Amino acid sequence: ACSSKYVLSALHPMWQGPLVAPGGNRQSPIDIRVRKSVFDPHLKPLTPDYDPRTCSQIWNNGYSFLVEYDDTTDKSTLKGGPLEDNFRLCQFHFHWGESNAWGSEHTVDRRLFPAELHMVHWNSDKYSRFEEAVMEENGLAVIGVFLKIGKRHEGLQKLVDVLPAVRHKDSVVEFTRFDPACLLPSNIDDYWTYAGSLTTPPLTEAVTWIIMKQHIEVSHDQLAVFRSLLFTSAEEEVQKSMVNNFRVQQSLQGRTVRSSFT
Ligand SMILES: COc1cccc(CN2CCc3cc(OS(N)(=O)=O)c(OC)cc3C2)c1
Ligand SMILES: [Zn+2]
Repeated sequence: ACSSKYVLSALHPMWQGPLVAPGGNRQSPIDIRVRKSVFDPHLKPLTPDYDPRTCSQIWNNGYSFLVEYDDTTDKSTLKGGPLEDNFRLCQFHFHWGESNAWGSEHTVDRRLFPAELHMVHWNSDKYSRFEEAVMEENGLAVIGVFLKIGKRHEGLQKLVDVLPAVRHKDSVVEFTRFDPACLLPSNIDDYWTYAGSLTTPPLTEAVTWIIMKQHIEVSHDQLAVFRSLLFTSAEEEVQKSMVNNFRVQQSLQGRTVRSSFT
């Protein structure tokens, strides 16, 4: 798995923490200006190949809840798209708002979504573990999917049902046989891609971002359960609702956002 609770808890609360990484010129998230994105005909279709049996646990790391995958073998992988190498899925998580009016980290022509899914992968052709890849340029690939409020997402419900068990920071529960592919939109051929960073500590500029054009739908009630989570651990006197766990947007600084579609 690719978690390291000691690294992150030392930096809490990050939302008041580093707004821009020192010397960062490829920080995330950003606003995707559709008309400024450049169609790249060489971008290939994305080929995720996930094995639900590698799903291991879900935990509240004090910023979001992470669904972690066993990344000790090449069982759940991502290839193609803008990627030259093979990448291994290590975890997925979400960012959301306190209201349905905002919550996503990326925006499309300033349009905000109530939430955003991130599927985090690391380059297993070049590195032997996540901790190594996280410090390297293009060591990581993160798929971003926007969430909209609409019909209930049947695949997501298994995850929603277990969230009360990880209500407090640092709580962990076993979570198995979850196929992350069920959270991808039906069309994964249309995406934007750009060179960026993690949006939570260590904020390293290691990420090839792949943002899906098509969103997925979840119900209002499903998203409400996300908001029942807490930033704080069970011992803390003042409990803080886990909402608005998104980073402020960063400047593009001359970067080009490519699109796989016209
Ligand atoms: C050297 O720093 C680390 C080494 C190993 C694991 C970690 C934990 N970290 C990895 C990256 C990451 C990235 C996360 O968000 S994001 N938007 O993909 O940057 C995140 O959101 C809750 C959590 C984590 C967990 C940090
Ligand atoms: Zn994220």
